[in-house]
Amino acid sequence: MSAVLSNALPFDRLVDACASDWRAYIEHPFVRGMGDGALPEASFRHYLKQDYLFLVHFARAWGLAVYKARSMGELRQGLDILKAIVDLEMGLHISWCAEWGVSEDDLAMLQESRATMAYTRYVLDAGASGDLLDLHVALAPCVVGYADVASWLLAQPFLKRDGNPYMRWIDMYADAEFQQAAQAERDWLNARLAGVTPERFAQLSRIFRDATRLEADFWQMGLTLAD
Ligand SMILES: Cc1ncc(CN)c(N)n1
Repeated sequence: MSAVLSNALPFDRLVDACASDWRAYIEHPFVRGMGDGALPEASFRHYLKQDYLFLVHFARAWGLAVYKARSMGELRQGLDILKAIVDLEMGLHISWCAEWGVSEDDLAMLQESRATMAYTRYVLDAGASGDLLDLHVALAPCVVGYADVASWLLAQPFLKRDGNPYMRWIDMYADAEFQQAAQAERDWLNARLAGVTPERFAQLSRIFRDATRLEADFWQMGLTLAD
């Protein structure tokens, strides 16, 4: 490992260990299509619908974090995030779907795509068979990744602001509240990963890489309308 890598913060080392997969996720053609506004609306609608199912399992994963908690602080952290997903994020998502012509009845009858199933069940299994750190590492591409996607898009010369139907999506994840939540997760991971052995770090790197690749598959599912 290079001196630069070994001096980096642990979360950055997780990213560096799967740099090409992380880039493929953050800079995916689906993401670029949101940035320049050229993403077909059918792809975004398909993504939005599957993301509703994703959020259901994402909430379950934070429920699992509550179960895996070993202290009051961890218990409260899991509970607060679970409540924010159920009370705020899912409600917002439902009203957003309505604006895109997808009703709550449509959402209730949705068939889960294979990409949604693979990603969400992977995260839940990583948490169920491991400890709280395994679960957080499996969730990190989701929590931190969308903040990075939004920041990356805002820095791109091809970003189209006016008349871009996806600008609201980008602004939502670029928003200070979401960026702060992502930073809090980075900080938590940096603190927890600081003390792990190289063997444990390698094990966690594999989980992080798998979850990153499954996030990229989720974009691809939206792009290709895969079921
Ligand atoms: C697939 C996916 N990954 C991440 C996020 C951000 N919570 C999301 N809504 N959907």
